[in-house]
Amino acid sequence: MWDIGGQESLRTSWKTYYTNTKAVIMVVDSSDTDRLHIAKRELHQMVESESLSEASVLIFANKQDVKGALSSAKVSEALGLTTLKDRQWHIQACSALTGDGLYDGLDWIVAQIGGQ
Ligand SMILES: Nc1nc2c(ncn2[C@@H]2O[C@H](COP(=O)(O)OP(=O)(O)OP(=O)(O)O)[C@@H](O)[C@H]2O)c(=O)[nH]1
Repeated sequence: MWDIGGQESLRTSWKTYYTNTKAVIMVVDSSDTDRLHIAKRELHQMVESESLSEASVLIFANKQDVKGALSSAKVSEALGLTTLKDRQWHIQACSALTGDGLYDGLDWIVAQIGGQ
C-alpha cells in the first residue's frame, strides 16, 4: 500500500505507482468546495490510465465533521462519479478525525480485492 501526496508538485509522479494496482483510495476534503473541480479533473485523468483499467476506486468524502461539509451524494455529483463506466467505484462519507466511515470504506475495498 502506498500513501501518495496530493499536492500539485507530486501529482506527476502518481503514474509511477499504477502498475499492478488493484485499488485506489482517493481522500477528498468535502469542506473544500472550491477545489472539488480539481479533484474531479485529477480523478478522471488518473482512471484513464490503462494500467488502472482493472482497479477499483474508493472515494472517501472526508471531513464530514466540519460544518458545511458536502454530503457524499453532493461530493459524488461534484466529482462526476456516475460518468465512470466499466469501473467498480464507491463513495464513503467519513471523518479521519472521528473515525466515522473509515472501516466501512475499507471493508468495501477488501470485498473488492479479497481473493485476488
Ligand atoms: N476536521 C478534520 N480535519 C481533518 C480530517 N482529516 C484530516 N484533517 C486535517 O486536514 C489537514 C491535512 O491532513 P493531511 O493528513 O496532512 O492531508 P493529506 O491529504 O495526507 O496531505 P498530503 O499527503 O500532503 O496530500 C490536517 O490538519 C488534518 O488534521 C477530518 O476528517 N476532519
